[in-house]
Order: sequence, then structure tokens, then C-alpha cells
Amino acid sequence: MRPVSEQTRVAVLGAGGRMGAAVCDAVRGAADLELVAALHRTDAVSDAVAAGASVAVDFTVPGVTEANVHALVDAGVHAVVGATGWTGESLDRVREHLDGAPGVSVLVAPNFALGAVLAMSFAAQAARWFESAEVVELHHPDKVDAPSGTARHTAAAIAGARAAAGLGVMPDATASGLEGARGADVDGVRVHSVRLRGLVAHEEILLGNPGEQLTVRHDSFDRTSFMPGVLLAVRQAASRPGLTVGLEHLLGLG
Ligand SMILES: NC(=O)C1=CN([C@@H]2O[C@H](COP(=O)(O)OP(=O)(O)OC[C@H]3O[C@@H](n4cnc5c(N)ncnc54)[C@H](OP(=O)(O)O)[C@@H]3O)[C@@H](O)[C@H]2O)C=CC1
Ligand SMILES: O=C(O)C1=N[C@H](C(=O)O)C[C@H](O)C1
Repeated sequence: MRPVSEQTRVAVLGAGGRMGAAVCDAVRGAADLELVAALHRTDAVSDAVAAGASVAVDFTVPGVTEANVHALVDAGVHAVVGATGWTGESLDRVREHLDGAPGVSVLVAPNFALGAVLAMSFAAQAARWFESAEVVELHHPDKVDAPSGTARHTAAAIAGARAAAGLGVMPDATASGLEGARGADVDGVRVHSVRLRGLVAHEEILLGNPGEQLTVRHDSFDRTSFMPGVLLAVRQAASRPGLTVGLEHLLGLG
């Protein structure tokens, strides 16, 4: 056990959830970290501050997480955020808030699994060379949002790479059919959501050209897959002031 003075004091918001509980276990198992608060929906964010946390990890739910982050920034506590539901507008509000809170950091990452971050990076790298690209995300049926934050982030990165390469609209002759059959449109990239008992978190990026297909696939079979990324973000929080979106920036991929 390290001396208490060397340990980073960590709070977990959403501690009773599937991810929050796994993060609490991971923090307890790390010699350089101390879990000082495990907060549930009935607790206030100020409880993390009162417990002396310097970093708070938020795995609550869309619709709640943004308010948590603003409260943490006000208190000077670094935030590591895994909860989804973030938009360009909500990220802008946090960025603006952080302008008035020098030294405080917020990392929002739609996926902390190293393989998922690499898959997104590979897909974005490949996108400029293909006429077509579509994203399929597959999750457990208890997930409350669709498409997944990861799929949105992936589609946005593909769209950005296509635009930078001067690619236009993808070929698609669909003129009629059932609403929703072609999935959601994220910046011009189609995203399809599967919810199936037995799954955890999976993503396939399909890239097509005449006569060939490239498939990039990542599978999280267990929530332990997210923990190395979460712990990396907690450890780097104090040295990355301002807003960071995506774990890729901590992995040298951003
Ligand atoms: N970035 C990443 O790598 C990953 C992100 N996620 C995302 O993390 C989030 C949580 O996922 P998961 O753990 O599966 O979800 P769960 O439903 O298992 O957990 C959600 C947690 O949020 C808390 N909560 C719910 N409503 C409120 C509220 N109104 N105020 C405060 N807390 C609330 C719950 O508290 P209580 O226990 O008191 O009910 C619960 O602990 C989702 O957005 C998911 O997409 C998931 C996996 C990986
Ligand atoms: O809810 C989940 O489970 C997951 N949510 C995140 C997302 O929406 O991308 C990350 C991962 O896919 C698991």
C-alpha cells in the first residue's frame, strides 16, 4: 500500500450501476488510487467534494451527467466522464465553463476500451479510401440510449475523414420502405443499433468499394475491458486541463 499522501482521491458517480460498480472495484484495486466516495442517485455531487475527491468518475446516465460535470467544475474537481448523451452543444457549454476554471480538467470518452478506440481510429483512417461506410453497434438490451455514444463518435470521425478527402454523399438508391430501415443518419453516415440479450458492447464498421469490403470489429465481452482506459484517464486528469473528448487523445491517436 502506498502512503496515503501519494494516492489520488477518487469519487465515483453512478456507483451502483453496471459500470460504476466495476470502476469502484478497479479503483479499490489500484495502489495509487483511493476510493473516497461511491455515490448513488440519492447522493449530491457535493458529497464527492466533501469527501475530498480530486477526481470524479461519472457513469450515470444521459440527461444527468452534464449537470454533474458543471457542479464538479465549480468545485475544482477533475471529471472523467463515461456516461453518454453528450452533444456538440453540451460539450461547448462545458468548454466555456472550463475557460473560467483554469487547471480543471474534464475528459468525456464515449468508450474507454482500448480496442474500441483503436477500431474507431482505424475506421476513420480507412474511410477516405471507400465509397461506402456504415456503422453497426450491438449492445445488451438494458442500454437506454441509441445509437451508442461510440457509434456516434465513430460516424462523426468517418464523416470528418470523408469531408477532408473531398468525398461526397454515399451511394444509396433507397427510395421507399419502412421508416428506420436504413438506420439513423449521423453526419451522413448510417448507424444501425442492435439490442440483444447476451451481448455487452460491440461495434462493426463496414467499408465498401466495388468488389471489396473491409470490416473493422470490436467486442467488449466484459466490463473489465473499460477499466484500463478509465484508470489511465484518472491518472492523467490533473495534467490535462480543459476539455478532452475521446480517449484517443491520451493514447497518441487523436
Ligand atoms: N464510456 C464508456 O466506455 C462506457 C460508457 N457507458 C455509459 O455509461 C452510462 C452508464 O451505463 P451502465 O453502467 O450500463 O448503466 P446503469 O443503468 O447500470 O447505471 C447507471 C447509474 O446511474 C445512476 N443514475 C440513474 N439515474 C440517475 C439520476 N437521475 N441521478 C444520478 N444518478 C442516476 C444509477 O444510480 P442508482 O444505482 O442509484 O440507480 C446507476 O448507478 C451509460 O450512458 C452508458 O452508455 C457504459 C459502458 C462503457
Ligand atoms: O451502455 C453501454 O453498455 C455502453 N455504452 C457506451 C456507448 O454508448 O458507446 C460504450 C459502450 O458501447 C458500452
